Amino acid sequence: MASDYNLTPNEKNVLLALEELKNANPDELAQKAGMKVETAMQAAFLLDENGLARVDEKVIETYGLTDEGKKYADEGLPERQIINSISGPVSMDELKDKFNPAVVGIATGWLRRKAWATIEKGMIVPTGNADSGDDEKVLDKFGGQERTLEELDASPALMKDMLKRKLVTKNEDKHRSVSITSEGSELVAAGIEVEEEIAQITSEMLKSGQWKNKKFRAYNIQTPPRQIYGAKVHPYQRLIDQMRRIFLDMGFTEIKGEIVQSSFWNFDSLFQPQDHPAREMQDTFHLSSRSELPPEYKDQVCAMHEHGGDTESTGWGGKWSEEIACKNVLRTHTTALTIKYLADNPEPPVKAFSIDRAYRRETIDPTHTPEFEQLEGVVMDKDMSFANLLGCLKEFYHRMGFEDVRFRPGYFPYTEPSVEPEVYVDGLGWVELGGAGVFRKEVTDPLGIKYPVLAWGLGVSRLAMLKLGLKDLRLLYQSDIDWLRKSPVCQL
Ligand SMILES: N[C@@H](Cc1ccccc1)C(=O)O
Repeated sequence: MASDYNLTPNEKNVLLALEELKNANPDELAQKAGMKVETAMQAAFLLDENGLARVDEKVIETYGLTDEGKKYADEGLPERQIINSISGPVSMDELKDKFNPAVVGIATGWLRRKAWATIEKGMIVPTGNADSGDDEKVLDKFGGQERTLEELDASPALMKDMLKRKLVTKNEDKHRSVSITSEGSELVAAGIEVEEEIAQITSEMLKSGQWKNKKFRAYNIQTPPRQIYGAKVHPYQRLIDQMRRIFLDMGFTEIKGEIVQSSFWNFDSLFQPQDHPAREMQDTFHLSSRSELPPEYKDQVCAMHEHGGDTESTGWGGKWSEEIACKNVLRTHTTALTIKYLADNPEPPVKAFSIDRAYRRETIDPTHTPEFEQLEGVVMDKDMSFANLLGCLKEFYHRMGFEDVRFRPGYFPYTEPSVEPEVYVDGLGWVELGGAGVFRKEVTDPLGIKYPVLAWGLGVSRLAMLKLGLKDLRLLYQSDIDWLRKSPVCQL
C-alpha cells in the first residue's frame, strides 16, 4: 500500500506538481513545483526509485548551420549564385573576376553534379535546368535555430551529404521527461500532506526548544548504504611480512642489496660457468653498464673457475673472462646478495635472509612473471650440516602453515648436496617451492669462508598463490582495486 510516510517535502511537492502536469520536462516541472531544476530532478529521481514517477531519458538529434551554412542560407549556395548570374556560356576566368575564386572552385563541381551546367574547354555552359534542390530547401528551413530531422523534413542521406559538405553540424542532446505513474497518482488521491521536515537538529533549535514543534524526517532504512572499503595491507605484502617475521623470530638478520649486480656476484662467485645456459640472453636481463671487480676476490674466483684453485676441485677448465664477469645484469636471484654478504662477513655465526625481488626474462603467463620475489637465506657456522638445513626449512614451512614438507634431490652449480623443498597442498599434491643446499667448496673457498654454509632461495609468489588460493599469479602484481576491495582473500 502506497504511503507518503517516507517522502521528503520536495518529493511531495514534485509529486503534486506532476499530478497536474502528468508529463513534463525538467524546466516545466521545476517551475510548477516552485523549486530549482536540480532540486526538482533530484526529487523526481527519488520518486522514480520508488515507482511513483518515471524519469525518461532520450537522445534527440538536432542539426544546426555552420558559419558556412549560414552564409549560404543568406546568399545562396555557390552553384546557385553562379548559375543565377549567367544566361549563357562563360569562361572560368570571367567568373573568377566577378566571384571569390574559392566560390567558383566549389561551385563548378556542384554545377556538374547537379547537372545545372556542363564544363567545356574552360567554359561553363548552363543546361537551362536549375530547379531548387532539397539541400537548398533544407537550408531555408533553419531560420537560425537547431532543428530536428522532422522539422527539416529531410532524409538522413541528405543530411549526411550536407554534413560532409560542412554546411551543418549534428548535435545529440539528452532530454529528460518526468511523468507520474498510476501508483503516484493513487498516492496523491489518498492525500498528501506537505509540511516542513528537518533532517538535522541545530543547537539553536535545542536552545530555544523549537525542536519540539518540528517534524523529523524519518530514516529510510531500506536504502542501501554506500560501501566503505577500509584501508588495508595488500595480501601479498601481508604474506611477505609474515615470512620476514618468521625469520626475524628465528634470529636471522635481514639484508638488502642492489637490483643491478655484476655478473661476478650474480654468477661467477657462485661457481656458475661462464657458458652456463642461465647466463644466456633469453634468461637474463643484461645491462650495458659494468662494475669493477672486487680485487680481493677476483683472482681466487678466476683460479677456481679455471683449475680449482688451491682445492682438489678441477674447476670448469678453459679461460675465465674478467670482461664477462664485470658486465651488469638485473639480479636473477637474491643469492647474489647472500653470497656477497657472506664474503663481507666471513666470521661465524652468520644467519641472514633477504626477501626481495629478482628478475628473469620469463614470458608472462599465470605462473610466471619477469619480476618475482625470492626468500633467500644462509646459515654459516661451525658444524652446520645438511640435516640442519632441512630442519630449518621444515620449521619455516610449518610456521607458514604447511604440515607436510619433503625434499627432492636438485641441482645447482653452487650447492652440494642440493634439494628442492616441496609442500603438500590438498587438491594440488606436492608443490615445488624453490631450491636449497650446502654451498660447495668452489664457492666458499675463494671468498675466504671457512665453515659450512646452508643456503636456500624460495619462491615467494608461489607460496602466496598457495596461501591465497590463486590460480593466476599476475593478480598479485596488478593493483586491481576491485579485486583488492572485494576478493575474500583480501578481506583480512
Ligand atoms: N638461487 C636458486 C635457489 C637456491 C638458492 C640457494 C641455494 C640453492 C638454490 C634459484 O634461484 O632458483
